Amino acid sequence: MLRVGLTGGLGSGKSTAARMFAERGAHVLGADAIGRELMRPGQAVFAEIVARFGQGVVLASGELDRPALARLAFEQGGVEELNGIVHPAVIAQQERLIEEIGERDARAIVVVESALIFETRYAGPRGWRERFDRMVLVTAPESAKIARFVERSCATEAAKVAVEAEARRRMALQMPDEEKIPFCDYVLVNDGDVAGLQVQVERVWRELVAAIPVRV
Ligand SMILES: CC(C)(COP(=O)(O)OP(=O)(O)OC[C@H]1O[C@@H](n2cnc3c(N)ncnc32)[C@H](O)[C@@H]1O)[C@@H](O)C(=O)NCCC(=O)NCCS
Ligand SMILES: Nc1ncnc2c1ncn2[C@@H]1O[C@H](COP(=O)(O)OP(=O)(O)OP(=O)(O)O)[C@@H](O)[C@H]1O
Repeated sequence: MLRVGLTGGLGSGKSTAARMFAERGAHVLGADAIGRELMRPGQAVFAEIVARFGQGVVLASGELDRPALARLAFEQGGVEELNGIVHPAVIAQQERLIEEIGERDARAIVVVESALIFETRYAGPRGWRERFDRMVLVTAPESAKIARFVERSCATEAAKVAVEAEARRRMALQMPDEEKIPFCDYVLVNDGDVAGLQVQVERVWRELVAAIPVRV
């Protein structure tokens, strides 16, 4: 098995790259998706979040009010506490899933897609170095990252300014690309069209396949 970390700042295009790796046969574990699953009512993470942030983060439907939680996290200084609740559970779940995949398929390539692989303080003493055999970074100019985040939010013209401010608040919590590059084996430069990203993913995929450890 080969364990690959796929990271990149907000709006860089890492989910898009992850889908391309999945199309080629990778087992993709998306941190955002796992996080959402663990934040559903009935889960321990949900209970911890409500205990810490209050009933104001729960919708009438009983689901988590993500925009309300985002305000408490990113505008009112609660992000470290939220990370402390969510990250250990997400990482533990990723590790369980990686192990399961490895047991089923010794030649699997597992791609863990997350914005915060280098930033999180909850990945054990050796951090990402312990967790991944290869690291792939998706980069894009800041203006493109923000534009993509705003576009994906489907905000109205009037709301776009607020969404852009939200993007900047989240980006300020993420390491700049220049600091991540030295830690990465591959860099996908997503500054053009999706076809350009596809070409780079194909090249990296071939190298990852060649890097799968030979069973002894
Ligand atoms: C605050 C929450 C509920 C807001 O949800 P929302 O649907 O608006 O955003 P979503 O989770 O889809 O994240 C979108 C992007 O925001 C950025 N972002 C999210 N959380 C963080 C964080 N703690 N620090 C920096 N950037 C973040 C990432 O680039 C992420 O891909 C949610 O982001 C959250 O619970 N964040 C804390 C846990 C976390 O780190 N999640 C991301 C990986 S598990
Ligand atoms: N090269 C590109 N050209 C145009 N649009 C793109 C390109 N790459 C990605 N996008 C679009 O930009 C948006 C953000 O991309 P994506 O969701 O892959 O980013 P991400 O890094 O996973 O973001 P986040 O950390 O915010 O979840 C999506 O709507 C995606 O379709």
